[in-house]
Amino acid sequence: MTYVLGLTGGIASGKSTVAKILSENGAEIIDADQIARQVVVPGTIGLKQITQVFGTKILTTTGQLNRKKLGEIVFSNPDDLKKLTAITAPLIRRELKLQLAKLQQQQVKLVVLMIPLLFETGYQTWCDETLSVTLPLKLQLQRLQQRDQLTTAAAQARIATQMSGKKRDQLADTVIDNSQGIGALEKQVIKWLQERNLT
Ligand SMILES: CC(C)(COP(=O)(O)OP(=O)(O)OC[C@H]1O[C@@H](n2cnc3c(N)ncnc32)[C@H](O)[C@@H]1O)[C@@H](O)C(=O)NCCC(=O)NCCS
Ligand SMILES: Nc1ncnc2c1ncn2[C@@H]1O[C@H](COP(=O)(O)OP(=O)(O)OP(=O)(O)O)[C@@H](O)[C@H]1O
Repeated sequence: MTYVLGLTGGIASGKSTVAKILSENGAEIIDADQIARQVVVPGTIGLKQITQVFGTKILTTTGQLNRKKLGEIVFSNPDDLKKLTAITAPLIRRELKLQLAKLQQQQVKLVVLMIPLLFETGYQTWCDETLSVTLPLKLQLQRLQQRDQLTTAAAQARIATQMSGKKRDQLADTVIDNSQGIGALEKQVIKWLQERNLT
């Protein structure tokens, strides 16, 4: 039986860092952000629909999706973000389902569904357990700005489009704190694996 872990957390909370530790310990990772990229490559229905809604201004000169530009638009306008999510969410869901079924068929011990909007989109029903990676807002802002070179206002706007950390942590079965160093994070993840006999 495959154990399905839903891994979530706010933007720049440390989901990918936790996923890397889990992967190094044998887990298979399905990354919704990566799938979100696959479903909008040139030639896909996803990119066609996005262009119909947002115009060709969101394309690069080579016809790829200009993610930076689209990000600037949708993260400063909730209606636009809704329109984008309405296009991408069903495409992501279909691909996630296929990838999960394949890994379950291979009887992989631990599959991690890494999904930023896990609770917002109802994926908890697919999971045996949900885990939220959390950290204080101030630190989240700092790490986000540092990683993505965003102004404070732009970083705040991105955080504001998502569910609050408090609400996410309340909904999750397990919460992992990422306010300390990578070593402390790793310790918690290994403990989580050991407690479930998943190492
Ligand atoms: C707006 C886009 C083009 C910006 O691309 P960019 O490369 O700059 O960011 P990336 O995709 O790596 O996402 C970074 C983080 O932004 C946050 N984020 C992404 N999409 C959303 C969304 N619809 N609502 C709230 N937060 C989001 C997540 O925390 C994510 O981890 C991109 O995020 C996108 O296509 N989003 C829609 C797809 C989606 O809904 N993804 C979430 C999967 S559950
Ligand atoms: N414990 C830590 N100490 C210091 N920096 C960290 C720690 N954990 C993560 N980081 C850094 O914080 C940033 C965000 O981490 P990460 O990319 O794992 O977050 P994420 O939740 O996957 O982000 P996103 O939602 O945008 O996909 C990265 O630059 C990462 O290197």
